[in-house]
Amino acid sequence: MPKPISYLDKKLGRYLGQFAAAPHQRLLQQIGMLLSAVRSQGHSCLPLSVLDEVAGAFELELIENWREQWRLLLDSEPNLVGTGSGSQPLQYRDGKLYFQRDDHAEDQISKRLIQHANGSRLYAERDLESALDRLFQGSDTGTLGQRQAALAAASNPLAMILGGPGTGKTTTVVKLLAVILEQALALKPLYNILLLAPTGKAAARLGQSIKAQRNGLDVSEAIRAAIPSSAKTLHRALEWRGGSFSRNARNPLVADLIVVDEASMIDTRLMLGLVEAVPKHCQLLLLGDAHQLASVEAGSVLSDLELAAKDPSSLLHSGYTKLTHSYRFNQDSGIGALASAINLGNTADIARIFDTFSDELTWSETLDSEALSQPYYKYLAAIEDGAAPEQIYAYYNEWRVLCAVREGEFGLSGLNALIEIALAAKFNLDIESRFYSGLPVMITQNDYLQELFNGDIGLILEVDGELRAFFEAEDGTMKSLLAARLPHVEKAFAMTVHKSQGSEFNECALVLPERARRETISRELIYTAITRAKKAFKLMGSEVTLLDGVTTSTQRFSGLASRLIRSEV
Ligand SMILES: Nc1ncnc2c1ncn2[C@@H]1O[C@H](COP(=O)(O)OP(=O)(O)OP(=O)(O)O)[C@@H](O)[C@H]1O
Repeated sequence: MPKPISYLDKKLGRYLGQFAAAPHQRLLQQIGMLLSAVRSQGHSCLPLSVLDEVAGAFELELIENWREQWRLLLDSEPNLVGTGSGSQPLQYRDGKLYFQRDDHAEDQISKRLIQHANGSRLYAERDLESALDRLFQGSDTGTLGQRQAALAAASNPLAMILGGPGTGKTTTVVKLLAVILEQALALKPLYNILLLAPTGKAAARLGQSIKAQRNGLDVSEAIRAAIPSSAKTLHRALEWRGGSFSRNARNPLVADLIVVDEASMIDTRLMLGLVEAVPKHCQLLLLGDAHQLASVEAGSVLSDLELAAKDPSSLLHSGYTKLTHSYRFNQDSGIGALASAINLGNTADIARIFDTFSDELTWSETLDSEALSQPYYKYLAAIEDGAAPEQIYAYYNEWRVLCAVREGEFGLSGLNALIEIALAAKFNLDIESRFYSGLPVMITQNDYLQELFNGDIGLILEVDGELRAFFEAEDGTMKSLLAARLPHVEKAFAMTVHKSQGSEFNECALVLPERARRETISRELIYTAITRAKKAFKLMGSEVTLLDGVTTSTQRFSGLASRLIRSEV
């Protein structure tokens, strides 16, 4: 379905066009509009090899002979269009057109990562072997892969351990931290490890998993105590001050090793902030699953990095490992089988997988408010019984309804209203009020003073006659504030798949819209939704929408992977 060019994109195109000489104005306007339009869809640049298709998708008729005109424009407008790394508003390199900021960001990210990857190897393999043998016992393929990943990550200044849910990324990292600490603390008394994630929820999960897993390690008490178990959000660690980060190349982070989880959620700007603030001597380890949805903002950083790292000639190659054996979803798991069929775009097997694993997977073509709301009964009953906030929070996290779009009956607001009404028929919920006991809310705007970040989830509970919002802090404890002091929030019985990244639930449902624009439902979105569920998954949506989504794989235009492969130190 064609998408109209927005008012803002048109305005930007016209603005750029006016600076060109008369014969080039129209083309610059058109190309500027299209660049702005693809940028707002998450692309970092516009390859001119696909300009005809992109113009068609936006129903824009390009001027005749645009290729020839473009060549003339490049020759005669050097103040408007640079050839990469310049200060002109547009940069054209390798056949791709960028806004200056995006070109600069890709340039800096690739240069800094390559410089980092080329840093000195910190530990020799032979020094690591005995610790790895002790910590990675077992000769199954999964464990051997994890041992290999730990070895690669310990010996490279820039490393990536990627893999789907339950492949043991966290398990590997806990052991890796122990191995590195054993080496590092033998050389110097203090070694700083920073654990980071893009969202508060993902940071809390990382901290909790590390805390749980470090107890079982065969290491000394001193090493166990030195393994950190609290993680921060990237924004908090980089000290975001409404417009820029206080941590940067002049004021870098204080760390010897930085581990970043859920790296698929990192957009280009955030990655630039991170790489600028990583000190030269510090090891950087990225964890994530590149098959998940790309970041909300522009860029596809993790999949670009993975694409580059897979190339044996790339400097990123030696630090990269992909874990493929899932300990959570084995061959007999419906969620595992469905997720891998979706990943491969294998539409023929989907219906059979739902039939085979009918205890774990259900699919209804119609919206069922009872099925969406009933799993919240336990959570609301716990509130009525006066249970502790931690317990209530745990029940709330057992179930979630996910949606692909924000608007309409099948979108965020429609589903939240549907579930709310169904729950109010069973429980005493004051759903006419802005806040009421039992309402889950999601923060939609960062509030630095109150340390609340976009995507954080709070539960409104009544305490001594006051409505308070309870949040899980990054260290796993609960913190609360008066509901009236909350910044912008939205209801969170249902949430978008984008916002669910970094979270997991025992069970979840994905509601697909009746008819969707192709770019809103993608293979990555469906895969991300399914892999949020640990035990059972419900799909609500038509076969047409599902199959259309599974066959649409989102590829974002970017030049980062090729810059990383070709980059010279
Ligand atoms: N080598 C192994 N042998 C046995 N069990 C393992 C192994 N590695 C991981 N597991 C178990 O598999 C489960 C998932 O591991 P882990 O949490 O490390 O995976 P993950 O990749 O970090 O998952 P997610 O991305 O969902 O957080 C855990 O219960 C863990 O104990």
